[in-house]
Amino acid sequence: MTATTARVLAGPPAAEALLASVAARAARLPTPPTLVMVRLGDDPASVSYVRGKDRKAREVGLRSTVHALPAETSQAELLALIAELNADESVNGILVQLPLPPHVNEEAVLHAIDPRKDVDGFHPVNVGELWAGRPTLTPCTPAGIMFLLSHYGLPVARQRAVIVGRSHIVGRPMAALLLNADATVTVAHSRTVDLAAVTREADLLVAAVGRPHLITPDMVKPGATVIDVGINRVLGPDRRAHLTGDVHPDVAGVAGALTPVPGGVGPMTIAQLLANTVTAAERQPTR
Ligand SMILES: NC(=O)C1=CN([C@@H]2O[C@H](COP(=O)(O)OP(=O)(O)OC[C@H]3O[C@@H](n4cnc5c(N)ncnc54)[C@H](OP(=O)(O)O)[C@@H]3O)[C@@H](O)[C@H]2O)C=CC1
Ligand SMILES: Nc1nc(=O)c2c([nH]1)NC[C@@H]1CN(c3ccc(C(=O)N[C@@H](CCC(=O)O)C(=O)O)cc3)C=[N+]21
Repeated sequence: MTATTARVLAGPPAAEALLASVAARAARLPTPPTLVMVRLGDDPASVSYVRGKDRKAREVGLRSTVHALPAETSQAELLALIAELNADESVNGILVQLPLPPHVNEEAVLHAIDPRKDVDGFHPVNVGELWAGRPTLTPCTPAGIMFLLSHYGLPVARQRAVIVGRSHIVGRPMAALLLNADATVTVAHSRTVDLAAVTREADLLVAAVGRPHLITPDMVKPGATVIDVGINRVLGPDRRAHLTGDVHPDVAGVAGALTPVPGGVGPMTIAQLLANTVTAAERQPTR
């Protein structure tokens, strides 16, 4: 018996390729593109993600500032800071790290960011442009996945794509990007009937759920490309916390190609955020 094993779609080499073009584009601008990140409270995952983005930004020649505000910061105070950043011509990109504490209305905050500085692509104007087939600033995780697919030469046009998850930050924009790239797209979610029958149809399967190992080998068409977006913190047999995806490791025996967790989609998300910051800077008038 010959057990096959899926090609590993490593994130870091694809992210480095994207970052090289980010650095080259940044160097052509009269002033370094400037990213401002805002986070409330000190959730360890948020602290570590923002730190990672800040470090990479500097590595590729961007300016980056982090506003670390107390968890008790009021919505009015946060909106006042966003208004200031919107008006500041030296700021090209604004990112407010999610999730926000319960007393802050996420929608109100995301709607307040100037769409031209919305490097997350979460503002309704940018969401609308994406679904109209005129993408401007597009959400970092799905846009990073599109870059990864093209970096590894994997086809999208004419492919049957299934996305599991319909969040505003991953599932929905992923569907729009794949549709714009001529895939035939299905979006599954927690109310989908017979999820396995749906996912087995996929040439390209994207799992963005947040449930460890939800996608098992019986749910995958042999040879399919599987993109694992999930980042789940679980206790290992050694009782230490480690990261695992939404895709069961045995899927490697069925899939044609598979992204690892960690070291798959995560690094693409960060690289794409910096690409969006440069795009925003290129489109903004210089003083
Ligand atoms: N690598 C990266 O860069 C990033 C990773 N992530 C990770 O990706 C995962 C998803 O994140 P996010 O999209 O924000 O999560 P959300 O919790 O916002 O969305 C999860 C989606 O999964 C669906 N779902 C839940 N359970 C099931 C189930 N049993 N069967 C089918 N669908 C189900 C939900 O359905 P319904 O809508 O019906 O509730 C929902 O649409 C998380 O692990 C997160 O940490 C997120 C962002 C970036
Ligand atoms: N406004 C906003 N924009 C976001 O893009 C955003 C957000 N809020 N809130 C949270 C999610 C999650 N997210 C990740 C970024 C990098 C990794 C990443 O680098 N992951 C590494 C591992 C990191 C680790 O070890 O914890 C990897 O997968 O290899 C993961 C997840 C961005 N998000």
